[in-house]
Amino acid sequence: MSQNLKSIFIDGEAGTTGLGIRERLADVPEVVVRSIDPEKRKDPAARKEMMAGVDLVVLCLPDDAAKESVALADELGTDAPKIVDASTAHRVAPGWTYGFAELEPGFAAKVANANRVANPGCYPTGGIALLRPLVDAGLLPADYPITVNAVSGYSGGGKSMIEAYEAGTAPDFELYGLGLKHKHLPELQVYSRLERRPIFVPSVGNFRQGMLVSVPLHLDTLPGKPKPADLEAALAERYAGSTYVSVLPADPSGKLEPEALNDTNKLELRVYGNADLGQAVLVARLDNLGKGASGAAVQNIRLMLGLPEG
Ligand SMILES: NC(=O)C1=CN([C@@H]2O[C@H](COP(=O)(O)OP(=O)(O)OC[C@H]3O[C@@H](n4cnc5c(N)ncnc54)[C@H](OP(=O)(O)O)[C@@H]3O)[C@@H](O)[C@H]2O)C=CC1
Ligand SMILES: CC(=O)N[C@@H](CCC(=O)OP(=O)(O)O)C(=O)O
Repeated sequence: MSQNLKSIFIDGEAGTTGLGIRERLADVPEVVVRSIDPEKRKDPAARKEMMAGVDLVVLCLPDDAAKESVALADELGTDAPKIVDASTAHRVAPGWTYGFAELEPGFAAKVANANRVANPGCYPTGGIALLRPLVDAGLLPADYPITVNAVSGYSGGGKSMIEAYEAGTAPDFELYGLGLKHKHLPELQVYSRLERRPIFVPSVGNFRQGMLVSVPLHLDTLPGKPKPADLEAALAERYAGSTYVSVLPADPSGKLEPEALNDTNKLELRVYGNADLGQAVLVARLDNLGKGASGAAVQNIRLMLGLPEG
């Protein structure tokens, strides 16, 4: 068995995402994680040497450092390992495969065959999962003016935001990204197949992890004036048989909290609506550190290394 183990180097192992991936990989018996001497973790020569000796490297770094790591891997030519990049650097870049296995039918096979996979952002994971099937089904025109609202736990902001919340110096709740240029907009637009740039309003609250992403819709402005049940049926058809994505009935309480899926790789989708009023709100719930980050990364790693689903 041991000679068949796949080896992985997590570049940025001590960060929020890196630690999450490391913890999840501890439950994957087919892999061994090779760690760099902590004092050399930012030394390009030491990182390149680590990359040369493994099957796959996971980049859990700020964007600039992730680009530097890819350049180091490029120098290895045909000896370069497969790469999963958790940063924003390559999500809409040519030559990279977007690591959302549920993006469209057959997409898991594309991830499995890719050498370079960009792990999705947490908010786009929820937004794309809701929007892409409706665009593909013709229920949402590609040029429809979409607004995406979302709330995340503070771990989404990495070490510095975690420190600020845990020191009690951050507000209990705030909107941000109000310059309308959040870094997740390009991937949200491209992989939802929207022709018009969506408006995206993220927010962060005083809870560690968990996320809700919601999209309000005026159904009378859509072609064929669909009912909420039509939207739910299109989502259910897309994700039938999916291990991690489920389409659930709207909660009759009309409420939904963000933390129920913490420490899982699950993504739940619901359509709240009122057919008489012609209005609906699509809602995705996920763990920003799970299906929104480390969980998705490990799902991609399993696919790329030919390992069974977790
Ligand atoms: N937090 C989240 O929910 C998610 C984050 N991401 C992405 O993952 C990446 C990492 O984010 P996150 O884990 O939150 O960030 P953190 O700030 O928690 O961790 C970043 C890690 O990278 C290390 N690092 C920084 N520069 C270098 C370098 N030049 N070479 C080697 N190591 C370096 C840091 O070390 P040190 O602290 O010593 O400087 C730290 O350990 C980002 O691109 C982020 O966008 C993706 C999905 C979700
Ligand atoms: C609360 C918070 O600050 N969240 C982060 C996104 C975290 C995430 O998943 O984005 P990446 O994968 O692109 O890092 C933000 O809005 O920048």
